[in-house]
Amino acid sequence: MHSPVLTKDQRQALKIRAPDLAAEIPPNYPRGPSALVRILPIEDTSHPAYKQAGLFAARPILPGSLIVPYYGIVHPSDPSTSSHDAEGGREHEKSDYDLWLDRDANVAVDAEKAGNEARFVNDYRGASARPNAEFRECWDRRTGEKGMGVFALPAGKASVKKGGSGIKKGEEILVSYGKGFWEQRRLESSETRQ
Ligand SMILES: C[S@@+](CC[C@H](N)C(=O)[O-])C[C@H]1O[C@@H](n2cnc3c(N)ncnc32)[C@H](O)[C@@H]1O
Repeated sequence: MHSPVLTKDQRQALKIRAPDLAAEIPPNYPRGPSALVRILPIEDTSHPAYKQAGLFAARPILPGSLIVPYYGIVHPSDPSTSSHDAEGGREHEKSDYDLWLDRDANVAVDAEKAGNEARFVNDYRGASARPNAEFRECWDRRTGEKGMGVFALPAGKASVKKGGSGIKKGEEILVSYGKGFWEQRRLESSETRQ
């Protein structure tokens, strides 16, 4: 879903496919809940997201394959200018569900208020030794636009070390949010303590 304040240039930028953008959401990708995953409560008391929810594989998932597209509100993300929402606020700035879609064009996708199962993917830190999946930019063949997806880590020597050997049924799907996410988190919590 596009934010109404996305500019014409930003809409145009989303329609340009970089030659190296190989990952795709296929044109026949089914609508509705995915049969590949389940959203489940985290009941393991040692899990850092205990009492929250997480995303789990409902079937074995092949290395490198699309698990679920990442849906959300596609919005401008330049805090100095156009990130204001229709009411004049900055609703996406503090979201824990916001991912870059096109940094050059200042476009991000935020699943905090509108999204699908992908918004329940947790970070691997404290939950597992390594991630088994990743957020990956892709080309959405249904819309002819850039998109974001959760993909199983690809197979391959380096990738197997990182967890890229496919995902077993029942396993939690875990990505890396990146160090930046947690640094920002620490910064915000130290600011609120002061
Ligand atoms: C995109 S949401 C993931 C879904 C979330 N667990 C839920 O039930 O809505 C991101 C939030 O999940 C929590 N989370 C995810 N991975 C975590 C981890 N490894 N350690 C601590 N909290 C985590 C944090 O609260 C974070 O802000």
